[in-house]
Amino acid sequence: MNKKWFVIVNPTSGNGASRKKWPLIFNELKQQQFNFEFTITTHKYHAENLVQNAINKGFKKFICIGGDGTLHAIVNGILSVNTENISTSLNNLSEIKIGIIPIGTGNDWVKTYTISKNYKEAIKIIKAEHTKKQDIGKITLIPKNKVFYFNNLAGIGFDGFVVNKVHKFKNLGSLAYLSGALVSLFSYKKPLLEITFNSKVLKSKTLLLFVGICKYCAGGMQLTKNPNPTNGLFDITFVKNITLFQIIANIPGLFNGKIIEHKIVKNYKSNHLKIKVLDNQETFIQADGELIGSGDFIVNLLPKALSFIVPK
Ligand SMILES: Nc1ncnc2c1ncn2[C@@H]1O[C@H](COP(=O)(O)OP(=O)(O)OP(=O)(O)O)[C@@H](O)[C@H]1O
Repeated sequence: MNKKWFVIVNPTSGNGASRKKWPLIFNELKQQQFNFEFTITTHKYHAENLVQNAINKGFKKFICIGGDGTLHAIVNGILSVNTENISTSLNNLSEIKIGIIPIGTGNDWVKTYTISKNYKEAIKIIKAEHTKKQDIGKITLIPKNKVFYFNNLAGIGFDGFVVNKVHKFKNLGSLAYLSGALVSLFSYKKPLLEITFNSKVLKSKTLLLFVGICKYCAGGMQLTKNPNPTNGLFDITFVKNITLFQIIANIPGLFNGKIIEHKIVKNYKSNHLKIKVLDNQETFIQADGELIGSGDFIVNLLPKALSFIVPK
């Protein structure tokens, strides 16, 4: 078994902040006595292959240096591994430990666990190796049967459309998502969706549907009611429509969670959903802030499927 850490650095995350901070982080890891190998990613989703190769070599401990997209790629890399080929010292993928040094734009997943954005503090947390097993979402795109996993939140509709636009606003940091949302409201056309869960069917023009595991998304917004990352249920938010005026009037509510109490927002809990697009509107599905596809899909919850290193 390999006791070393495998460190993955996305040099583009946080608008290039990872690239700048990496030499400092490298020194701090040495200072805090970490035994590690590292790779700097060279392209999108590179982290997935890196993780899989590392697991095949026997690595069981990973450090993610990047934002939510980098963590998403690592999660997808681990859960897509062919368990028949991996070393015998690993009985279950949830034995793998994932630590994160958050250097992204939104850094939304770490907010649920209050992992510090100060890299020295984040490294101390990783050093303590206190883990928490967390639920993971599994999205299967129909009809391609393509699978994606998410550890924070997935959404269809307006927010996928916004994610598509956000890269233009990344230099605005955490306000990037809000800026993207305001600009997108003018051009977004709502698809007619059939959303099935708990033997309930919602058939409606839909502005957005969130399927949440953790609490924050889109640069610190709280758009799910009371998600619990370990209770085996998604926290679902459904919004038929919202006007530009309502968004602007509720901007504080987007960040402090009060928006969820608004009458336009419906909240549900389930561990399985099926989403069908009934018209020809293009749909956008985002998972952890990454655009993953469009069209019909199902979402299943994998209870406590991965172990993350979090503060005690
Ligand atoms: N070398 C690379 N070149 C270009 N893109 C990369 C590279 N390595 C990783 N990526 C991709 O960069 C994207 C952005 O990374 P990430 O989400 O971690 O940072 P961010 O967008 O700044 O932060 P956040 O998601 O927290 O807002 C991800 O889709 C990731 O797969």
